[in-house]
Amino acid sequence: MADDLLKRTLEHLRALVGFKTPNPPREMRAGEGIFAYIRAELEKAPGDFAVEEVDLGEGCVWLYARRGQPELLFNVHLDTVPAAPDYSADPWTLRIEDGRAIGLGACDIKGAAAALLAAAQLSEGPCALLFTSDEEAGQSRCVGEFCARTTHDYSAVLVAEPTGARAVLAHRGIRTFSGTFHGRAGHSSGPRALEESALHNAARWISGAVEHARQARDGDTPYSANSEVGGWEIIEHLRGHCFNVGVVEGGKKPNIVAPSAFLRWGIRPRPGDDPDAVAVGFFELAGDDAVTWEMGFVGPSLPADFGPRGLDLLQRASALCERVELPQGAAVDFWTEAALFSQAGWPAIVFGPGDIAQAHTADEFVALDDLERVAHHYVRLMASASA
Ligand SMILES: CC(=O)N[C@@H](CCCNC(N)=O)C(=O)O
Ligand SMILES: [Co+2]
Repeated sequence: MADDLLKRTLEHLRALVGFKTPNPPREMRAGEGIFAYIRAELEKAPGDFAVEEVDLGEGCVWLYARRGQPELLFNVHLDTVPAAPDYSADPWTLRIEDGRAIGLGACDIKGAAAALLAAAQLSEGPCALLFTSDEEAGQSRCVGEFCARTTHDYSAVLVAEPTGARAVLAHRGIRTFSGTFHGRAGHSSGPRALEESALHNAARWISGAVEHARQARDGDTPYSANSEVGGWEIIEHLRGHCFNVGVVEGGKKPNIVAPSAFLRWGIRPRPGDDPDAVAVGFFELAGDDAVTWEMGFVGPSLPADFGPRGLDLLQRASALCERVELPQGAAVDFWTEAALFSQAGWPAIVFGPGDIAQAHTADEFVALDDLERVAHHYVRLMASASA
């Protein structure tokens, strides 16, 4: 069965990677493509999976499958980032080389989805699986709506993301913004270009913001309040705001003063940081320059609350990991939808194969060792999940 599990996982991974599910553009629909594959494979699994597909439109689709009365809900997303341009071979054809499975989504997070499918087929115990389609971009409507609608209760939710086969119980939140700097068009021979170019203003803001972020990261920004309560030690190493400008657009020609400049940027507040205050700290660096800020995506941290409620969820998640013998890891900097389950009141654990450093890159891969280790844990959890 050991050999079978990895073999079966890789067969599913080959099929899942072959489905083009980039987000954007998020073109998935219920009943088709990757969802039809998953439904057909679950029909072959022992026991009777009750399967429900919900299509919220705009490529937001979930497939929810349940066998028996499980204690744990597994969640995994099926969308990937768009293929990076510098893949050395077809991104949608799985390659297995040097102990790695390589292909778009292999690490983030179709390797885990494949392992979950294989585990469901090679176990007979109670099992609940939620496959979603809008994690990589959009508003995470699938998980949000699922939490609002479901009548089933679980002791905890296990969200698959690349954690190197460690159970992660805490991570940062996320906020993205766009900013439009306003200037005045004109001939670049005039001296006012230095003050009135929207691009110059945006560049000044970026350089100030990078410096501000560097100071927050390298300076001492320890927790003040709740970390003294105990139980929060796993987040104490997180420093700074993970500021990043991902998009800069604007201007037409070297000799025209740019009338506007557009930026997209983000921050990742730690559990316990005040996200509004962190954001304002960046907004204010624009000084008197004219700029319009707009908020993009907002995700809470994990746990979603830094008070007694969050601590309770964290401790319940940790107790569960101990009971089911999942190795625990440190808090991470990336964001996952576990935060939304936490916000809805469930203890949430992030656990999956692969290293986040491989996610969103060209020739993305998951190590076969990791994949197999995690698949074994999934089988074990499905066998004992009602314990
Ligand atoms: C695991 C991972 O890559 N998570 C993404 C989550 C993106 C959030 N969604 C969004 N619409 O911006 C991250 O950047 O941490
Ligand atoms: Co991702």
